[in-house]
Amino acid sequence: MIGVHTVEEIRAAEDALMARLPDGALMQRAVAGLVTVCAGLLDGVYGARVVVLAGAGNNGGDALWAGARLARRGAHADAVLLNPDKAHAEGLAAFRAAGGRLVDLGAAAGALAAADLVLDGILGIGGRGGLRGDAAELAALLRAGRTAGAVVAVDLSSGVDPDTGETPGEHVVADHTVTFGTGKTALVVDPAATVAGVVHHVDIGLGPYLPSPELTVLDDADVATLLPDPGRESDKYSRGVVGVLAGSAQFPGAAVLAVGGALHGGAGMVRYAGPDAVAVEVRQRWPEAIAGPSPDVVGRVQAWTVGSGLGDGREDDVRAALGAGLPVLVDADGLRGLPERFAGPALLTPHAGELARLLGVERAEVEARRLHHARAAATRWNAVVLLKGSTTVVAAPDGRVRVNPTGTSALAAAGTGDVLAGLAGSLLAGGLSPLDAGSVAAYAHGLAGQRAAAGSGYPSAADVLAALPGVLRSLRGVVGAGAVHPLTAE
Ligand SMILES: NC(=O)C1=CN([C@@H]2O[C@H](COP(=O)(O)OP(=O)(O)OC[C@H]3O[C@@H](n4cnc5c(N)ncnc54)[C@H](O)[C@@H]3O)[C@@H](O)[C@H]2O)[C@@H](O)CC1
Ligand SMILES: [K+]
Repeated sequence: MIGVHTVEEIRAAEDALMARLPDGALMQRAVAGLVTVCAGLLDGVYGARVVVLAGAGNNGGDALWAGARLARRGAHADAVLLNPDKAHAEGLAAFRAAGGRLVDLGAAAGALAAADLVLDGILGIGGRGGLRGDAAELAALLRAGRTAGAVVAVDLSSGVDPDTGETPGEHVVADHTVTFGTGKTALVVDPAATVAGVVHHVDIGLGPYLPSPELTVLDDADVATLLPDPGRESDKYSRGVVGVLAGSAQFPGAAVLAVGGALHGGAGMVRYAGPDAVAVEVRQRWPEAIAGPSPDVVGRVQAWTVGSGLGDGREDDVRAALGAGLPVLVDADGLRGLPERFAGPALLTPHAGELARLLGVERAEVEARRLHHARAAATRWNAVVLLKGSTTVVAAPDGRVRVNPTGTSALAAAGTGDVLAGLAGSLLAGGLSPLDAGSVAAYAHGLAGQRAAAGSGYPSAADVLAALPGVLRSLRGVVGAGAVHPLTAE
């Protein structure tokens, strides 16, 4: 599991740790990790052209120290100082002593064009509000591909907002980020996460001084632990029965996919509630599913999945399922029938457009502030909100958030959301909390998308569904914390 901390928490931990260490020791730990990654990216440090972009703070200090160490190993190091009067004094002195040269802004474009590696040390966790002036121009040059070299962000891409993952203005687009001490929201939540590139974590010893994180990123071992484990004594009822209220004459496939997702999620039985014509299609594909016309008559379940492809005119059925006093997952058309607030366990799975409509804001506003809006909806409806998209965010009303690391653009295909809804509903029926069910389902669904894409390039929802059993089997085989799973090692 990767924990993500706020700037305030990081600063408090740094202060506590620095009080026990000689001056500058913490920065040197960070720099050592940074230089190791940079050296690994270069095809030999000797003779490589390195350009350091250094702002006025400690982030610039890190970059200048790293430039100094690379220069000592034979690199040609140039530095562009954004605020020469306030540049980090020790870092700058070390850089010059190592033979590094200062380049003025007028010559920066030429230096960047020739660089093998660019170190972005303009702003770190002290940055707020996007880049301005000269820094903005340099970032725009990098974004326009004006360097062939790798762009390595120090701690995070300059100009992104550390604690929200928002990009309020001009910012650096990095190929790699070397981050210190712990994760930051900007490294995992879009739109900022997209411009972090590959993230490398450097341990600087903050761990004992950091609180338990509110925002986490699960890994294979976490998911393996959370997946329901049907014991020897289990029967189809004790494994959980999930009801699926989905699909319509217009969208019968949604029912087939949601029931398929539910069948793979470990529930002992799936009861499908819907019109006969759709039920026939469901049972043709999944003979093991039980079907009935409505939630009231289909039989007892332990959780409901409601809404995928439901269309209009099923308001009474939605009310019946949501009013049954059971854990519920609400997707797609079901989201139009939400109660004022949920009293019991609930998991909502909107995409950005659906969340925008729920909250009465523009879709672009949700895309720009994904974490903020997922959290706002979680509080508003007292439900866990799984906001689908480039980085799926699962936000609980108690403030906890899980960000899914397995997402892939391969999942941007019709019907994949129906599979996810069925799978997560099945996990709810198996006894998982909405936060666990949502984050585990998103994780496995993402891996299934990756696997399906490896097979067909542009997988359909049916391909993703077909990949799920193998993914879940592999995940269940992961034993013990920290185990490396073959799927993520691929
Ligand atoms: N505190 C420590 O012990 C350590 C800090 N480290 C580095 O220090 C960084 C934090 O350093 P700082 O606190 O000095 O802050 P930064 O270097 O991130 O920012 C410097 C200053 O820039 C100004 N600023 C904010 N937004 C701006 C904007 N949009 N445009 C222009 N200027 C803006 C602020 O006054 C801010 O304090 C971390 O990201 C990390 O790279 C690491 O060396 C590890 C150890
Ligand atoms: K930076």
